[in-house]
Amino acid sequence: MSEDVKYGLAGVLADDTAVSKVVPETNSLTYRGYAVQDLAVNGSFEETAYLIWNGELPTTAQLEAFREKERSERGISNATHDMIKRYNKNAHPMDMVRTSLSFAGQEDEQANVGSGMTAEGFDRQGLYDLAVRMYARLPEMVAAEFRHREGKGPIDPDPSLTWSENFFNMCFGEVPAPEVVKCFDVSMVLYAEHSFNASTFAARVIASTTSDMYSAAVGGIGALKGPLHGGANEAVMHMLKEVGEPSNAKEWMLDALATKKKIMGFGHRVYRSGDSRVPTMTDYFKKMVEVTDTDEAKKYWEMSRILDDTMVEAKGIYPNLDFPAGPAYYLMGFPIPMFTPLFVMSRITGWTAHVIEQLENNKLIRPLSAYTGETQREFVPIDQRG
Ligand SMILES: CC(=O)SCCNC(=O)CCNC(=O)[C@H](O)C(C)(C)COP(=O)(O)OP(=O)(O)OC[C@H]1O[C@@H](n2cnc3c(N)ncnc32)[C@H](O)[C@@H]1OP(=O)(O)O
Ligand SMILES: O=C([O-])CC(=O)C(=O)O
Repeated sequence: MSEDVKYGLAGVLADDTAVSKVVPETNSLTYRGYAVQDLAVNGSFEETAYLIWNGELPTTAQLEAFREKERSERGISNATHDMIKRYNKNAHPMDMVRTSLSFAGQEDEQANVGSGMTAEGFDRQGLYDLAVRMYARLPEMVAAEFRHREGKGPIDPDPSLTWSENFFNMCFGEVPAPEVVKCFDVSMVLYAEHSFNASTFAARVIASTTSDMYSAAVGGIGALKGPLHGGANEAVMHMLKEVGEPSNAKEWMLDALATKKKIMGFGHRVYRSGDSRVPTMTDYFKKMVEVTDTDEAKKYWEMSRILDDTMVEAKGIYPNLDFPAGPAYYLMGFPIPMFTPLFVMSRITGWTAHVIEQLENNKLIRPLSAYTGETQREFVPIDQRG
């Protein structure tokens, strides 16, 4: 270990950003200056996506035009559908969506626009168009992959439906109650952006070589998959299933802590006394429990309260957004391995906004490392090595 190294880049200021601000001291998170809780409860994911890319909330006319643009970009190619039909049904859905987005990138003749790989160089409008295209098409990829795993054919996007409604319809062939759609939409707002988290930083590193936006987003998907990051929303649900009953919850947590287990859905690199998004998502998880109104749903709610209280009391470590989001998605009817792809559908907004920001004022990201290997030595010909 070297004293000069900031392991995991913890505490390192790597660049400027105007997209979002995380203030751990006050547990606050703003997107372009607006509190994320206000956007989630009083706004919509469509307005939030517009805000993240354009820097301002839309007027009614601007939102209408933005919705039109998104709806006109819906529709993945027949070649993508054919490829999805050939996916291994046992593959993780994150591997599927990573492959589908990468495939879409090689089909898209505009894929290299704006990054610096074309003669025009930085092109904000071109990059924005690509970002909206990915936001419009990722839900269809995720839904078609889900239906493929279920042995069912895809459902076409419906231009009369909002982004969130359309996603439910493409998955299940119907739009659920407005309370369920709202809960999902809230989760999309909360997941959209979070400064220099690992997947966004990965996307920015890729963009900094002036590679294309699809490559940056595919890299983001790879980074998000891990359970230390986005994959935790799935791990939380597996944990709740393992705990099984509220009466087991306290003992399960204390045993897990005694054996130094990492508890999924708890802890955060930046927040030390709670994640700004958790109270809002917990309220909506509770609403899902009320809407579902089953013993199973109530059981997950009770267990999650006990696990949260026990962890905070025993370790002073608080839940992160994945803790309430995982069970909320479960109650919406999504299978567990689909939870992180849902995160992708939202975070595409943040990743692409950061790619645009990176490229607008680009400096290749290339840090240094402290070498800890062998000192320089003589090459020994192979017949003399013993
Ligand atoms: C949307 C998101 O991506 S949010 C993050 C989702 N990820 C998770 O929920 C996975 C579980 N959590 C974790 O693994 C970590 O808290 C991370 C990766 C999120 C943050 O990690 P870091 O900032 O590197 O913190 P680090 O792992 O050093 O933790 C500091 C201390 O708290 C403990 N700790 C932190 N999180 C947890 C946890 N979830 N369970 C048990 N102990 C924990 C560590 O063991 C460490 O203790 P020590 O000082 O006695 O060794
Ligand atoms: O900021 C982080 O490190 C992880 C996180 O919460 C996110 O990406 O939403």
